[in-house]
Formats: sequence, structure tokens, C-alpha cells
Amino acid sequence: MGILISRLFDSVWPKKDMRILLLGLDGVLLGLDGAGKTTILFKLKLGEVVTTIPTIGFNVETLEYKNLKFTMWDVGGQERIRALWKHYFTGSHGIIFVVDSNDRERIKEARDELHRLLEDDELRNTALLVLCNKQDLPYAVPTETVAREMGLPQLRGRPWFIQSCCATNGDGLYEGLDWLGKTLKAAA
Ligand SMILES: Nc1nc2c(ncn2[C@@H]2O[C@H](COP(=O)(O)OP(=O)(O)OP(=O)(O)O)[C@@H](O)[C@H]2O)c(=O)[nH]1
Ligand SMILES: [Mg+2]
Repeated sequence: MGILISRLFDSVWPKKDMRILLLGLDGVLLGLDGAGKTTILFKLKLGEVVTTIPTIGFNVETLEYKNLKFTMWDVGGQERIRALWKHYFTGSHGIIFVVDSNDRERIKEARDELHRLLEDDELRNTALLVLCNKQDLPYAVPTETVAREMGLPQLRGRPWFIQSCCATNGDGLYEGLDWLGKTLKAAA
């Protein structure tokens, strides 16, 4: 009965489909870890930590949360494939930019990639959620520092939010999605 009612409800008020880009750096060339995009995608989708390999190409998954349907495009972050990111931009509502807060050396590189991304005309109306990942690690850079070093306070004309998180235990992931969902609903 519950399922019938929910199907009826969905057919009258279908869930809004939100296209989300999940972007951030890899770690392959330097033998370091990626920011955690694929780990986040599958933790949200399956509730589990999957063993990842560097993403060549993309993963796409849908998940429903608080009456919204998110279609998440997780595109590999290796430098040579970052040029392909733009092929995924059209029709996007939001960006989740994942930063490895344990990789202090590359926060500036992450910042440059983010700001290059945000200059693209196709992304001018998107909301930006920055996930400050790997906060479980002892030398992780604090979230306020990451926000400053990523140049977030200088952003104009775009809703943004930074959320500290740990993809492997799930801390912070749903708080981030809550902000994104609310922001996208308000803009719709
Ligand atoms: N300690 C810790 N490790 C994490 C966390 N999130 C991800 N990792 C690890 O970081 C590594 C890289 O994660 P991925 O999800 O593959 O990174 P990615 O951003 O998809 O990388 P590319 O696909 O190469 O762009 C994996 O070994 C993960 O287990 C976290 O919150 N804490
Ligand atoms: Mg990946």
C-alpha cells in the first residue's frame, strides 16, 4: 500500500532530477591518492566503502534523497583527462568539488582547477559544494584553512558551501547533500 501511494505520488509530483558533477584531483602521477570522488559516490549509493582504482572516464549513479533525484557524474581527475570535464557540463545544476585535505601540497592546484571550472559559461548558474575530505587523517588541513586557500570567500554570484567530511566512514556526506538539496530546491 505504501509503495502504491508513493508510486502515485511520484507520478503526480515526479522527483526533480538534479545533474551533479563530482570533480576534484586524482593522485596517480605522484603516487598519491585521489581526492575521494569515487569513494564518495559509492558510499552514498551503496552505504559501503568500495575498493577503487583511478577512474579513467567516468562513473554515473543516481540516488534519491529528500524528494530529490541526484544524477552524479564522477569524472576521473587525472591531469590528462581533466580536459574532458567540460564534455559533462551541459545541463548541470550543481558541482561537488572534492578536496583531499590531507594533501596540503596540492590545495593550490585544486584551487586553480576549481576556479578554471567556474569560469565556464555553462556552469555559471550552478551551486558549489566543496567537500573537504579525509578529515579522519591526523594531519588533515582544517576546513576553514581549506576554504581560504581554495579562495571560496572571493566567489561572487554563486551559492557555495564547504563541508568537512570523511568518505570512508560517511561523516559529513549527508550534511553536504542537505545543503545542496536545499539550495537547488530554492533555485528551482
Ligand atoms: N583516510 C581516508 N581515505 C580516503 C577517504 N576518501 C577516500 N580515501 C582513499 O583515497 C583513495 C582514492 O580515492 P578515490 O575515491 O579512488 O579517488 P578519486 O577522487 O576517485 O580519484 P580519481 O578517480 O583518480 O580521480 C582511496 O584509497 C580511498 O580509499 C577518506 O575520507 N579518508
Ligand atoms: Mg575516481
